[in-house]
Amino acid sequence: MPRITSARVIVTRPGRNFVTLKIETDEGVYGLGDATLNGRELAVASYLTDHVIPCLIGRDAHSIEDIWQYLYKGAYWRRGPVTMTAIAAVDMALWDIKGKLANMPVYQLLGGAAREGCMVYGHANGSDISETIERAHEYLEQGYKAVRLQSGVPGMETTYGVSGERFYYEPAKGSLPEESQWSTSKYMRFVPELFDKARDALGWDIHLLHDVHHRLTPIEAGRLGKDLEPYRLFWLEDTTPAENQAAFRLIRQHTTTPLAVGEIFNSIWDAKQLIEEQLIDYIRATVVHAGGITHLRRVAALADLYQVRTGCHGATDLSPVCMAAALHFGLSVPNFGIQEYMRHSEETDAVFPHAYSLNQGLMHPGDKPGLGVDIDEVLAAKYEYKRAYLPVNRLEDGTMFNW
Ligand SMILES: O=C(O)C(=O)C[C@H](O)[C@H](O)CO
Ligand SMILES: [Mg+2]
Repeated sequence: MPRITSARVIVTRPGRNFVTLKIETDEGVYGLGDATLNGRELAVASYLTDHVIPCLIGRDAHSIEDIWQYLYKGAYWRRGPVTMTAIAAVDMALWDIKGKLANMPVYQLLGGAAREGCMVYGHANGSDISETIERAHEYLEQGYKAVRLQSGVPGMETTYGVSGERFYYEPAKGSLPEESQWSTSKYMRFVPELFDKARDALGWDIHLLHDVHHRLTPIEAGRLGKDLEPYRLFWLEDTTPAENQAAFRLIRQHTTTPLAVGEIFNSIWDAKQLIEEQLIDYIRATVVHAGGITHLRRVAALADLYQVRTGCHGATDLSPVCMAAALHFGLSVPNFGIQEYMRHSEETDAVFPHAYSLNQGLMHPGDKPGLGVDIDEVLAAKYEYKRAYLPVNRLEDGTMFNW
């Protein structure tokens, strides 16, 4: 039995902050887990170092399920993003260890490949419609089968998802939260025009997606979904905050545009009603924030009963370790839908060498034993942590709103 001999948290900032858990065993094999919670990184680092790691030493690294239950039930305080991210990091690292000891990539341990690769979507964003479409063309040329479109909205100074960066969007920047402004009416008038022009320019062979980022009320979401129906979106994401799962009944009654929700979910309980009442089409919970591969498989199994497919979150704040875990999960799960892929910077990729690859819009986790990601600790040590907050959002009259 491989015993856990030590575990430690590595915090590094190769372009952006990442928290990584490294678990070592007496068999000389180690595993890595992503523990990054954007804007609240050190809370998870402390949760792991101060409260979880002491309980891991001496345990059988093969007992993934038992350790998961021990950390979840044993904390007494269940769920929540900090707890579930910490548990996820342990879970990923243990799957990594199990794969290395079995000399198999993790997807083989999860049942084997259920498809050739995981379809991913890239991010096309621009300050206006023509720039957004131009960038979408670049994805098409690279063989992507799906692309998310976000464009600057006339009359609004900043818009969620739009940045100067060509291929990724990095919202966690400020040493204090930056303030942005929001106008529902300007946004609602504009989005159908974006997709109208996009379909004209890009045709119908590419899947188009859009993220509302929690900014509408249910009835506004129903209206937007209806207005976008002619453009046949792959999905419309996070139309309204999802604490109230029943609110999606109202949206569902008004539109056939497919709905995706769940990047901020951290357990099956956040999605239970949405899935069981078939109020959504894609569940976006991901490995790092939703309790690891072990818990996400449970979410996917429930979703499969109701024809809800997976569409895991994959922005740059999810480290390459999480990206690899998501791909092993996605390759093996029966109801895979799509995976978000906002590529990392070169600095990030250098700190986290990885086996996953992209080919013609499909990603594969690679066949290295375990997750197939490593960390260059010498390089990681050169990048010091710097506090970085996500923005906050206000309505034009100053009212605090959802970002
Ligand atoms: O990628 C997405 O769909 C997002 O909404 C990105 C989030 O804003 C980001 O990951 C927050 O940390
Ligand atoms: Mg999103």
